[in-house]
Amino acid sequence: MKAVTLGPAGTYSHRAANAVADEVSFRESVTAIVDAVADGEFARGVVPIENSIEGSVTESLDSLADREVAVLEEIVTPIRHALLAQSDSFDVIASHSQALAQCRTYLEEHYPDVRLEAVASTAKGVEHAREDSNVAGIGHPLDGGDALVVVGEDIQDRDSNATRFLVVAPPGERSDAGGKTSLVVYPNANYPGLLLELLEAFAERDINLSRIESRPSGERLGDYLFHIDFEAGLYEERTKAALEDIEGIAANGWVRRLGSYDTRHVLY
Ligand SMILES: O=C(O)C(=O)Cc1ccccc1
Repeated sequence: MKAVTLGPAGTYSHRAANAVADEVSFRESVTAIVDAVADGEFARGVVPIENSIEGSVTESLDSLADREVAVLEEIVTPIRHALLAQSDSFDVIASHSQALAQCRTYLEEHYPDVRLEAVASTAKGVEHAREDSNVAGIGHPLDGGDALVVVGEDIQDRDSNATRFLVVAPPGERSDAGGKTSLVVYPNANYPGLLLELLEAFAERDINLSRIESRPSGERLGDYLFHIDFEAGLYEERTKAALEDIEGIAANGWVRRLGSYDTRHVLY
């Protein structure tokens, strides 16, 4: 099975992708990963979607709303960051924006004068550190290999730091089976109680929402679409009934069923 994920090799996404595929290729953005899967280039894609400290990876949410893919599984992994460099002297720390944000307190306390540089992934920052003694990277402790030393370990601001990744596939593989379901709903409407009506469709059937997030639709200021995750499968009668209501509310817009799936916990 061929999967595509955020590269270069050594990212947290790569480690998650190893759990679902024996051959992993890389792209330098989440959008490029979702595009490659939607276009049928790869059977699987693995994208980071949400972190327990920093929240959503908005680029992932937006590409799931823009392109037709199915979600087959979610992978939850703990994230423990290390600061990796050629020595303990450097002027720049390069990493993924989420990693920099997850280590904000540590960085302010220990490196107040060092310049922070957001790059495409943690492994990209570590690659810079390998090439340039003036640069440190933040990433998985094993990503430095023999070339770099671990200058700081477990530098994330909270001990409990976990990231959710989604495993995506071409739309024909969407499943109705699984304990969780993800939808994207674009009501294309704006009236008092709209969101309440959306929520009532689930509450009335005793379906627990695990997440709801609004994103700008891109159509006009103040116009939103909603990413909704809930704890029931599309195969269930109560889900079918809720979806009928949701589709009625979004009659002028659209509802995308990303699919039903289960959660896998991966440690590495
Ligand atoms: O850059 C990476 O390694 C990624 O896979 C994205 C990411 C960044 C920070 C925490 C979890 C995932």
